[in-house]
Amino acid sequence: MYINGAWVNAASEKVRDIINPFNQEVIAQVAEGDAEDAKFAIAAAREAFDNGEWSDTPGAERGQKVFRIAELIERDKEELAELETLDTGKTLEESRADMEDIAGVFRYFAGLADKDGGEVIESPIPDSQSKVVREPVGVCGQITPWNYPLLQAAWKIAPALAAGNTIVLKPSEITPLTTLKVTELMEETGFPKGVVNLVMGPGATVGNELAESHDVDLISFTGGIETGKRIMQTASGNVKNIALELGGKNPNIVFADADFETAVDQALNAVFFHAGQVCSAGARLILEDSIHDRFVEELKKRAERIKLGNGFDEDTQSGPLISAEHREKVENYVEIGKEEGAKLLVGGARPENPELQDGFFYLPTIFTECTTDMRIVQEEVFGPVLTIERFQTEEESVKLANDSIYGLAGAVFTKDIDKAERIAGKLRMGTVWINDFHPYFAQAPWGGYKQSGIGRELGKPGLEEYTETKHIFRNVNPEPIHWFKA
Ligand SMILES: NC(=O)c1ccc[n+]([C@@H]2O[C@H](COP(=O)([O-])OP(=O)(O)OC[C@H]3O[C@@H](n4cnc5c(N)ncnc54)[C@H](O)[C@@H]3O)[C@@H](O)[C@H]2O)c1
Ligand SMILES: C[N+](C)(C)CC=O
Repeated sequence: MYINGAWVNAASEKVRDIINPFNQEVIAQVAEGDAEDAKFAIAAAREAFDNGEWSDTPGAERGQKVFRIAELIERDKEELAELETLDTGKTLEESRADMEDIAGVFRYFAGLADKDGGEVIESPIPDSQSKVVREPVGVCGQITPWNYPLLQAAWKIAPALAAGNTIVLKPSEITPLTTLKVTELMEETGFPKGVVNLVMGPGATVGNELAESHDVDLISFTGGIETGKRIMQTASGNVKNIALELGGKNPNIVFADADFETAVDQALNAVFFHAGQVCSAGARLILEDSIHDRFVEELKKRAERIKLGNGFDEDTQSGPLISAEHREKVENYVEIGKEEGAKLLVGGARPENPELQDGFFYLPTIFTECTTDMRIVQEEVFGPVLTIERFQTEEESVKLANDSIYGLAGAVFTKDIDKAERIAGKLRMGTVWINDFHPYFAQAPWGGYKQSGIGRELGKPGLEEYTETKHIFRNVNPEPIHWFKA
């Protein structure tokens, strides 16, 4: 772990084996911290913030450091991509794309670091001046999940450092390798001691301490809804700032007038990309009745052809699930779907291919005849499982899509752009794609409506999340007001 500018073991000397989900081989052993290690790191981050060395550094200089991290990621991108594939099982092509994105995120926030000089506002009080400035929040606890380990960390690290905060990072305990490597790159970049800290270990100890500590000013969390709720409660002790990026059950509405080939291809990618382990996966396909049968038949054919395998093999289209435990969760949901009366069209089992038996693989699975009252439609499975519902009218499509506790993302496919824009305006989601699925980039804010989260990452709001807003009022002609008699 990296605490106060030094590489250290866990205070308990405990270690954890990191497993390759493709074959269950141990690929690394890392320090396994607990609450005590988190406390050391928080204290270091607190001291580093309070001494002002980093937070008082001019924005332009902070931006240069953040930009340097991007350059080092570019330099080592192949090594990072390989580590990510080893750790998560995702294809190397996906990991390479992630690394390009990640470098872009650091470059984007580096560019924003010196762009906000505050704002002079009109004061209604005579002989006064008012300005509004943004300042760093302070010590930031940053907790990330296993599905996009470094990407989700980058969305937090880059804006936090650009804004002048100090950080304690806690990656998912099962996929820490790329965050570890980037911490080395941040050491190489050279930050004052205590500005960057990395503590590995379980959520229940390390994560809980970050959420609970009164020395942490902001907790930024990406992960599941139940963990998010717990963090909100734990963080209430010192009313710390909270940013939550939680799950989704994202609808994909396809109208009969959509380009058929594009819509089928995108529907497949929407849900089965990265074995469905994507917060914004298009796991709910909402199809116009008149194209339902033809669309479903085509989807089935293509889902059966998805090539599962080792993320390092060029012809692999999808890797394994992350763990045995997670595969069991997915299997359990498939059973629930069957019990609820959804019709299993394809998949619903582990693959029989002998080469895949050591990995946590699960076949791309599609249910038809689904209705919104089913758990398989409402709950986040986070695996390669698609549910299909039908609609007759535009109004019905919107009603079905919005019938969810989640509000992360959704899409609409149609050639009628007026209709698409109308629907985009009505969907209660943080991101709506028209005739596309999945694009996200550093310039556009990302986050959820409803129970998909609080706050936004990326874009200008992604930097603002890491700032406090201060109003400075100056009386330019001070004199007694004599409210109380002298
Ligand atoms: N909205 C987004 O942008 C986004 C992006 C990626 C993933 N996700 C969501 O992440 C989830 C999958 O990730 P996961 O299984 O790693 O989620 P998770 O909630 O199990 O774990 C996420 C992180 O929280 C930590 N944690 C667990 N218990 C904790 C506690 N009590 N206190 C503090 N920290 C704790 C874990 O150790 C891990 O680092 C899915 O629901 C997915 O939708 C959302
Ligand atoms: C936010 N995103 C899409 C990169 C990953 C979600 O799991």
